Amino acid sequence: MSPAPFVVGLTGGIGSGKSAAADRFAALGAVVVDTDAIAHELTAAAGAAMPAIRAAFGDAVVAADGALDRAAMRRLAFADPRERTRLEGILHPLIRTESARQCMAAQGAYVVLVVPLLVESGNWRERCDRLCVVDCPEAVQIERVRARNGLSEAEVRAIMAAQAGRAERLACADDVIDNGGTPAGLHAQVDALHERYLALARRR
Ligand SMILES: CC(C)(COP(=O)(O)OP(=O)(O)OC[C@H]1O[C@@H](n2cnc3c(N)ncnc32)[C@H](O)[C@@H]1O)[C@@H](O)C(=O)NCCC(=O)NCCS
Ligand SMILES: Nc1ncnc2c1ncn2[C@@H]1O[C@H](COP(=O)(O)OP(=O)(O)OP(=O)(O)O)[C@@H](O)[C@H]1O
Repeated sequence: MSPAPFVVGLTGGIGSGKSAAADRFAALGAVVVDTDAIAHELTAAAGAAMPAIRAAFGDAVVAADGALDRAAMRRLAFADPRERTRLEGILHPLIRTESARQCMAAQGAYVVLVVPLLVESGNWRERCDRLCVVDCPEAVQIERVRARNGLSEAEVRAIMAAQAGRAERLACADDVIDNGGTPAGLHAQVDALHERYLALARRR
């Protein structure tokens, strides 16, 4: 069996730029394991989590094709912490298992494991050799999510309220990517971190 890969945990608040940073790491050759993408697969039509979600929440959160109605679930989950906990109770164990499998199967110098709730929940930190936080001002997060998804400021704030604050997240970071600027600025920081992670993975 090949040895466990060097794992960089990548986290950040909603809309901070995790996917944009992960895309750049992937373009440079890192293997990206994305827990948001895994959650989407689990809740697609015929996704492995859908029977349990239907049983727990009923047909109101299931679209005509059998996939999760994401807007309906988002309204429930971020209005009531009990509903969010119920959803996480179904999805998180499946996400943990599948992301561990993908990390172990990774062929590459190192893995970037993208986890929105890395600081908030579970034992994610134990899985990571290093923790990288993507950071930008809250007003920028809100504006970017509004532009991307059409959510209102109140809706974005409700999601942010379910996440760690900037200071708490930054206090855990080994590395910080400042994504308050341009995409080019983000890419330059990722390029520099890629060199550092290659060196750390080699030294291990
Ligand atoms: C509530 C859902 C259906 C809303 O779907 P939607 O398409 O609007 O969002 P998407 O899944 O693309 O997530 C976008 C962002 O929302 C935030 N977010 C998602 N889930 C959570 C959560 N449980 N708590 C806090 N923030 C969350 C993260 O910043 C994430 O990057 C969806 O987010 C979901 O299934 N969440 C539960 C799974 C989970 O906890 N995922 C995080 C990976 S560990
Ligand atoms: N430096 C930047 N300048 C301008 N727009 C950006 C920048 N970085 C990311 N964006 C845009 O902001 C939005 C949020 O970025 P991204 O999707 O990468 O964040 P995320 O942290 O993965 O979000 P989520 O938590 O919702 O999954 C996207 O539309 C993205 O294209």
